[in-house]
Amino acid sequence: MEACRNNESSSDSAQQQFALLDMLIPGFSLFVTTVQSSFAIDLRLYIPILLIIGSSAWIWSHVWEYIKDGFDKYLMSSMYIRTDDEVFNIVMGWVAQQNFSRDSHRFIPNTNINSRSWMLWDNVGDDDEEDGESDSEEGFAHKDRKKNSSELKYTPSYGTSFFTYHGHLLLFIRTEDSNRGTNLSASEREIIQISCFGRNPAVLKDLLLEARQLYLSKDQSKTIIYRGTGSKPNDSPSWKRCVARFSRPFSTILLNEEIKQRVIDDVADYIDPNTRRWYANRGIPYRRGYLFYGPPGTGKSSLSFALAGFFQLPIYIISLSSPVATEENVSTLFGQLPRRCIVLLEDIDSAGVTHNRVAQDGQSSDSSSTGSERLSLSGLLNVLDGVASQEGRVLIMTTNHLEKLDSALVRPGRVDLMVEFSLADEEVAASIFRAIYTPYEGEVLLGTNSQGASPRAMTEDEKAVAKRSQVIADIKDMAMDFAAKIPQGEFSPAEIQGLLLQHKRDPLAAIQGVDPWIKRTREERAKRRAREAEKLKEEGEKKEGEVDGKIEL
Ligand SMILES: Nc1ncnc2c1ncn2[C@@H]1O[C@H](COP(=O)(O)OP(=O)(O)OP(=O)(O)O)[C@@H](O)[C@H]1O
Repeated sequence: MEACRNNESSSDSAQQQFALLDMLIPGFSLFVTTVQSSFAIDLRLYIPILLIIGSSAWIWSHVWEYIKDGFDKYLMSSMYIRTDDEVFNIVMGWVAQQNFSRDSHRFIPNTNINSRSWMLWDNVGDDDEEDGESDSEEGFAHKDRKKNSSELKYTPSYGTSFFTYHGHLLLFIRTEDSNRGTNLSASEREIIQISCFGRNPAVLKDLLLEARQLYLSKDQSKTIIYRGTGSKPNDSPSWKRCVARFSRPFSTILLNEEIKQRVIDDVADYIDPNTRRWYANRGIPYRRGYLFYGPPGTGKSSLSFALAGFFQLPIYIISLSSPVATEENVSTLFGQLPRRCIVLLEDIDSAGVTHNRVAQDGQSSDSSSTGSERLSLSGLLNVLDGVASQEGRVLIMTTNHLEKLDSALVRPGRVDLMVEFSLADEEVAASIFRAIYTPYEGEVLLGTNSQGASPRAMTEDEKAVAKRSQVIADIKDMAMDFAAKIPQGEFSPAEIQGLLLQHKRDPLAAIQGVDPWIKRTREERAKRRAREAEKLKEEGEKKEGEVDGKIEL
């Protein structure tokens, strides 16, 4: 009887234990019964042991966290890498080159280390910035970039990796911060930490310097391009690095040689340190502005990039026709510029800026009424005359409509040198043709009319040289034929380049294609103009309707 009661009470307490464990580990009782019936093992006997092991592990994990925190805080030095800073690209570029990354058995493969670039470019590669480069040098660069962009790089996956640097044992810790918002990409949620033992972070700073050196050396032959961003609500304006492009040689810019040289000399003189002193001694604001004007696709941006590449200056671009160009954004972006750089203000004939000042002052323009709306002329003048513009930067402004610009904007002191870019004449058309089809060393020669006749048997090398010179001579002749078919001053170099790129391996086809292309392009232009006229008419009628409505009221 007694035994029976004992049995009942022990079975009650087992039931309670099961109920509790079932709550903690769903399906536990089912598992225990299955094991008991299948293997005749009563797991209930092991429950206390399991509980002891579980709670010890739980306590240890907390104690370990505590010890680790203390160790981290008092016995280690660490640097934390922000993924939204360029330093992320600098460090990850270095990490990807280290043996511990290459040998890591848990790794993240990337085709591009620049996490910031992924988020910036929206999967747009370097090459999309500028369509169709004419010169072959850039053609090679294009291929190289394509190759590099698909090159695999490995960085250690989430967790801690150990490595040695200059005889020190260091830790590379990569974690994902899940609290950082789900709208961010995985790479943006990452936290990178590099730590060393001891409280002296010198070795970490050495590592950073080496990484920076490596990063800069990679970009030495490139032009670094930044674009102003901040058009979305809650998006604070900032400069985002978007492309590192191979520097474009001046020889590939088709512009009157004298004018081109004048611009180069002027910029060279301006950025000379002695000139800075000269300005300072005389109390003259140290600034210089250039205005490149002319129809679209005539080389204004190309010359700006070539200048940046030649003088090894990064180039910072804001297009005044883009939504980024609000009064507040432009002034903030100017405040963030580095001391040595080229600032390229594109399309300065954009809406707000072409309203003249009198009109703006009198009727309170769009910008003044809404505070941080589109940049107005007075806003632009303030930025250009502001402190941020007197630090010795090269300011280049571009426009397709010189006639729309207010004289205040182009007066000396704001614009010191104006350069006109024109539609292509015969010489330019021929130059573009030669630039596209002239074979470069190492390129496969395309078939032309050349026969390569020779009085004696030539070696392979001699044959190759002879064939190349013949091809070059043929291309020169063909360039003249091509240019003679292009009407002068009607098409931009960009348009002509576009035509040639349609036949990039067949110069004869390009020449044959000129007449239909001219016809097509003219028709397309006529249609575009008609559409624009229609749109203007509609807008005019709409405005008139609004005015009439107001008068009636
Ligand atoms: N003068 C030129 N010399 C060499 N290439 C040119 C020239 N003009 C145009 N191109 C080619 O045409 C393309 C567009 O040129 P670019 O962007 O410099 O023109 P843009 O005048 O700045 O045009 P937009 O006013 O529309 O900004 C580039 O690929 C460039 O290589």
